[in-house]
Amino acid sequence: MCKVCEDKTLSVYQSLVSMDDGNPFPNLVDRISNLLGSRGINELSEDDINELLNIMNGYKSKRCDWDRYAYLIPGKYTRNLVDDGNGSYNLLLLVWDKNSQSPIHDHSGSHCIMKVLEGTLTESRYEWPLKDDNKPMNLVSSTDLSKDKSVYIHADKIGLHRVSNNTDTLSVSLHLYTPPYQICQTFCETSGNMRASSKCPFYSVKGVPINSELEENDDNKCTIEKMLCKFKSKSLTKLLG
Ligand SMILES: N[C@@H](CS(=O)O)C(=O)O
Ligand SMILES: [Fe+2]
Repeated sequence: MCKVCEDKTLSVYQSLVSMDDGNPFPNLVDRISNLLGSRGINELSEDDINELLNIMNGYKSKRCDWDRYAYLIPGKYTRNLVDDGNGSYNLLLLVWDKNSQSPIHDHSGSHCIMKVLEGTLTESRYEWPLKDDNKPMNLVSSTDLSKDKSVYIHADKIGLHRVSNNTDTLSVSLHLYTPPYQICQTFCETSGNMRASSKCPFYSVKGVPINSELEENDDNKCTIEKMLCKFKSKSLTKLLG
């Protein structure tokens, strides 16, 4: 195919993709991929971080855009992989049951941008504890993040943190980690002692459950309120006939 035809085909394809149900979520994923996919995973300038924040802030969350990734396990939070950026980042959708929280943790040196997609989450930051100090950890800040708010976190430079859903309904957030990490350190709030190096598991990958806790229970798919969503998605296949 000649270059002109190739460009035309690409632009028709892109307009079909963008027409596909008007779902801007794939567009958000593509923009992140375009920005991070081609660079060394440790190189993130201040401009890159601002650009990523702009991308995240530019997306206005609608449940029907992303609910196929959203799995809930009662009493805890789940980590659902949306995109692995070919190894340069992880984009994760986290579903927080009411009154659930993460342990105080680091991010193994990775950058993190987090956006609330639904509900309200509280992000609390703590000072790094002194070794063998055995004192309660110092809380530096605690911020309530409502729907569509984004925040940049470098847990290791800024301090340690935890995220809590202190509400009586579930909350959902989108987390971008670059470089991706599989293990983090967790800390005991009352003694400041490092508890453990914890594995950070995925519960589903690209909408498919991979964790036995999910497989055992079909009711976990948090699409129960899907019917409330006005915009039913049309797949590209349907659109193309
Ligand atoms: N960093 C946590 C979520 S949050 O509490 O920031 C995780 O990836 O599981
Ligand atoms: Fe975190």
